[in-house]
Amino acid sequence: MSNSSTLDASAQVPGYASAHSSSAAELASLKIGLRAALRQFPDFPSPGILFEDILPIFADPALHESLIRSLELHILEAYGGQKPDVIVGLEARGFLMGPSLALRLGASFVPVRKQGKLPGPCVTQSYQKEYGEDYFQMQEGAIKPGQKVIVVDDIIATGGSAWAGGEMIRKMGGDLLGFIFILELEFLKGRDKLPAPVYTLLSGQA
Ligand SMILES: O=P(O)(O)OC[C@H]1O[C@H](OP(=O)(O)OP(=O)(O)O)[C@H](O)[C@@H]1O
Ligand SMILES: Nc1ncnc2[nH]cnc12
Repeated sequence: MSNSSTLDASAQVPGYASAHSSSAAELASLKIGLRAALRQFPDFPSPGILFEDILPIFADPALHESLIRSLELHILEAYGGQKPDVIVGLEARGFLMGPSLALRLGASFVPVRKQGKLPGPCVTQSYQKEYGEDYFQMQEGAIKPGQKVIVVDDIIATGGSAWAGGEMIRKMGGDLLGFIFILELEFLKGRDKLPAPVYTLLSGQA
């Protein structure tokens, strides 16, 4: 498998424990700045929805760097040292961090798009989300059987979008290592729908 490698060689060497705790401290400090940047908009895009806006993170290069570094630190520590072959980003906000995270990790980036946007034969999956029904697509063959895949997006609400992405990856024979989000709307219990470990960087609406 291209790009697959193990990272736990560091576990064999003296000093690993202190390296581990220093990355935990780095992660904790990065999260404080990221959390403070988020904005909320009541009743968008429809009444009753409290919309979480992550765009201020990308407006500030230091916060943008903090975000990508935080996600990289998580991936290097999690998944038993397995590195992903592919980062899959969900349209549209998963495209904001997916490609730069993939580049950091030496992984491929593959998009999941809304129906009708991708050329050529596609895999299609319908899904329900917090405010409606939609269809996602991936190009056939975008994931090779056995490739290790991580799905990224900004927010998990009902979990419908991430579930649909996971389904298409499963149909193509991918090995789902996990799902990563900036924020979780915990009260919607979206993570219960997902078939692989879920990591959210920041705590969200409980
Ligand atoms: O867990 P769920 O209930 O599926 O909701 C989460 C999804 O909803 C939002 O995207 P949206 O579909 O609004 O599209 P956009 O990113 O293109 O604006 C968000 O960026 C996630 O992709
Ligand atoms: N409350 C919310 N804020 C931002 N994006 C969302 N996607 C689904 N629910 C959302």
